[in-house]
Amino acid sequence: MAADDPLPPDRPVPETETSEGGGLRVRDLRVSYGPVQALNGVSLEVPQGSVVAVLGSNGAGKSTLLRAISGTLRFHRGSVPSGSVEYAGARLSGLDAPAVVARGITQVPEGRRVFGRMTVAENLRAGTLGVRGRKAAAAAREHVLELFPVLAERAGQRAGLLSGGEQQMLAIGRALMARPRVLLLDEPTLGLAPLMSARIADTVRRINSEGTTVLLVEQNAAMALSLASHAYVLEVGEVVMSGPADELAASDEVRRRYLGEVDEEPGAEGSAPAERPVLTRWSA
Ligand SMILES: Nc1ncnc2c1ncn2[C@@H]1O[C@H](COP(=O)(O)OP(=O)(O)OP(=O)(O)O)[C@@H](O)[C@H]1O
Repeated sequence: MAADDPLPPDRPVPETETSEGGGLRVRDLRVSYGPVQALNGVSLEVPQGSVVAVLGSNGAGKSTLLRAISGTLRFHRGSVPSGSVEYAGARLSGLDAPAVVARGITQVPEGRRVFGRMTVAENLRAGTLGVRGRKAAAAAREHVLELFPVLAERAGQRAGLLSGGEQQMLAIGRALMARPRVLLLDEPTLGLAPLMSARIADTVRRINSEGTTVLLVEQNAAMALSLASHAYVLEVGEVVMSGPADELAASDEVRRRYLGEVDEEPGAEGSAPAERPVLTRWSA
């Protein structure tokens, strides 16, 4: 993180954390909702300072993965029969959501869940619960309003009256009020117009350039792969592919299944045989 970063992490580092352990690590994670097994042995790594994307179609288990990391699984009656989640070498598994936020990991849930009857300012204030010190909260607020000036303009307005894009900005802004080291983003561009999606993508880039690690779940695979350094593809609760984002973006299967590209007719005149990159298992 740059020395002049406006939002340096200032929370005390637990003794169990070391810089060597860096980043988020999920190992062989299984998650069930009663009889439904949603994740079946998922492992992934999100190095500190990176953007990592998780792709996959509906029901693949992407939101479940984020819930298991953020400690919110219990709100959905989910359980973790086995596997672990660690951040900076310290175990997160078993912690509740406020304890995970206190470790520096905050989730922006799918569907822009802002408090619709509360004002924009009140929503942002809700994001500082658990942040110690008025100065820290004021610095976080200043940073969020600089990222999203429209939230300053609409500070007194009810959040429910904002446009979809503005609500997404508010949801991200509220999460940033907790001054996270790791931001978990669940489908931030879902239902947004292309221009607004591009703005959200720019914001993710900026947040990351300021030192925040990002784990991004997206159905917009093209956008996610343009932002991420590495990506994982989930299918029915399992990682079926992983690798550097540019290699995944070039792979036939990802192009066909997630980027909506159609293969050329084999042997069509003038077409060269497509090269199939080898995707290596990635380990940070
Ligand atoms: N609260 C729940 N109770 C029971 N089953 C659930 C619950 N939440 C998710 N599931 C199931 O777990 C599996 C994974 O769902 P999940 O929402 O994690 O997938 P996803 O990849 O995020 O999909 P989407 O993009 O549609 O949200 C699916 O089979 C889903 O039906």
